[in-house]
Amino acid sequence: MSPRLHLGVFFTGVGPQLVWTDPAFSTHTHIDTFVATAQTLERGLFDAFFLGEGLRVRENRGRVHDLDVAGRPDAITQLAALAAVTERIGLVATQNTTYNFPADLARRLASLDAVSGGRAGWNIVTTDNAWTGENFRRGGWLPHERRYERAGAFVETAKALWGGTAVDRHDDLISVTAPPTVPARPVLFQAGDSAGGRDLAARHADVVFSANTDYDKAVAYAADLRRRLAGYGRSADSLRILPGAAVVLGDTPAQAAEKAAWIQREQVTGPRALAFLEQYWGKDLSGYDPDGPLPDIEPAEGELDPSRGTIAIEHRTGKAERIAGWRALAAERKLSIRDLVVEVTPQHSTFVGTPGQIADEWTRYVRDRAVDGFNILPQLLPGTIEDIVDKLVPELQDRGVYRTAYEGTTLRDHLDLPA
Ligand SMILES: Cc1cc2nc3c(=O)[nH]c(=O)nc-3n(C[C@H](O)[C@H](O)[C@H](O)COP(=O)(O)O)c2cc1C
Repeated sequence: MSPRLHLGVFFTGVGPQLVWTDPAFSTHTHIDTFVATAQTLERGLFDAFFLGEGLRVRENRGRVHDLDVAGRPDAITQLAALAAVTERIGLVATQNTTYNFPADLARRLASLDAVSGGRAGWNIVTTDNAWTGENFRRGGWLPHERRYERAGAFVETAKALWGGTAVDRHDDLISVTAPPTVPARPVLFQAGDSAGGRDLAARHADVVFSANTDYDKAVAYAADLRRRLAGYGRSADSLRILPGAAVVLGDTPAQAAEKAAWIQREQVTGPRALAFLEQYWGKDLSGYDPDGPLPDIEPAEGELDPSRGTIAIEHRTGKAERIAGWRALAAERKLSIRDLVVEVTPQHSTFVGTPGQIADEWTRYVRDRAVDGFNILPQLLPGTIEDIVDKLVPELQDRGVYRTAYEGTTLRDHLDLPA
């Protein structure tokens, strides 16, 4: 049997990849958009609809970040609503193990599994920052390595409770005395790319939501993960790998490239461009016009001042040289602040082309077993999903790598995981 591509959509509700500035894409936090998106995905025979989790709106220098004004509605609540208006698609909630509590979260996930008829998934994350913890009584209380230790103990506790075993466990990471909860077996996803994250996936996950999307990185990641799986006595086939993928389709390659460039420009709003530069300058730049020239003041001494979740910073040292280079580039090409940020920040669109081109590329990935599918990160809603379902899915079906009907009813069935 030829390998099969599995598809999910990772819908953040808000976030750096979504375009919201154009009125055509301004309803993406509305429940109607969630319902329409999930139903379209089901028409496209997708495995899963994912929601991200952000428990605190991001800020930059004390100001709420441009893309996070609306915050994110609670994922499990939204997915429970979607369970009522869909029949087959898997419903996956990202929920962190650092600030939640195992007995409570296990019960909420089990409830989602019950109301959806076995379609629930849990995307296990540890959350990569301490400032989220400022929202919680316990605060940002765990360093990276200990977060993964707690995650392991947390998942073991949840699994025991779902399986009908009472848990009485007390140590410095988890303290719980709980009778079994609603019986369930939600599909376990894991997202987090460090060694600790990969080990957690190898021990417990059914699916990894990977950040390794480029072909070479995907091949290396799959090999690494399979080695770790073997270390835990699991077969290579017991885990699905789905990296994130931003897709821009066009009728011609040129049209797709033009659309991708337009999306990137829309993603870099004026406040976002300023927030990006503020991390380098280490100073308040809010008085500068994003469509005007680069700041004429000198940056603060010292290295970078990363903000809370604006455009990611790839290099944490060498800021003086970088700023000098940007000034030279902006002067030479007469770039505004926003032009420059568009120019020097990475593209979010990882697959840009015609449906046929992308179907060929994905077929190669899946035949080489570099991935088991992709988690699509929509940039335009509505729009991206309809295009994928109507234009890309048929190309994948023609190549024999995508289902033509749902064969089962649960998320576990869709992912070809053991019952
Ligand atoms: C593809 C991907 C998606 C993620 N989505 C979320 C999310 O929605 N919410 C969240 O709190 N963390 C998310 N994370 C981050 C996790 O919190 C993760 O634990 C964090 O990256 C730190 O772990 P690491 O050092 O192993 O990468 C995501 C990570 C990856 C790789």
